[in-house]
Amino acid sequence: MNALDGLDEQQREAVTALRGPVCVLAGAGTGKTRVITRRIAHGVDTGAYSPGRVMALTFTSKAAGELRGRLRALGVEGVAARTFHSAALAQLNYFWPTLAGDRPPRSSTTRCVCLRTPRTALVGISIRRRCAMSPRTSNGAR
Ligand SMILES: Nc1ncnc2c1ncn2[C@@H]1O[C@H](COP(=O)(O)OP(=O)(O)OP(=O)(O)O)[C@@H](O)[C@H]1O
Repeated sequence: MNALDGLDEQQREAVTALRGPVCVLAGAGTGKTRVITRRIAHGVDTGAYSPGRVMALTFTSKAAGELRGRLRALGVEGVAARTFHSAALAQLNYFWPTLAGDRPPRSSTTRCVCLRTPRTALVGISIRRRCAMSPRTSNGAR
């Protein structure tokens, strides 16, 4: 299936805007997921996007699964589709040894830190280490 098939005029406009940020404000069930997945598929099809450099983020595991399923149905392989928290945790685990010099804490202790964006979480790590705070949170609360 072509990534542009079955799109209305506004969806098509968003899907074909491959460069730069696009903000889609639309209600529940109006086709936002369709736009996101088709935009990724169109970008990959046209060579504008390299799949390994695309990440689709959403709030819930269910929505992340929906993104993965739809991308697969569109024949798109290699694009990461995750929740914000899962992506942040992956980055935390990846960068932790370099920035903190030891192994990442267990997931039960990283959970609080990872409720923030990756950038903020990494800032949280360095603050925590400087202040020798409890690993339970990055803001010092116990
Ligand atoms: N242009 C379209 N033509 C026909 N069906 C469409 C179109 N756009 C979306 N749909 C259908 O409408 C339904 C909702 O679409 P989609 O899941 O993409 O919306 P959403 O805004 O992401 O929903 P939610 O807010 O629940 O996450 C799906 O079944 C989708 O296939």
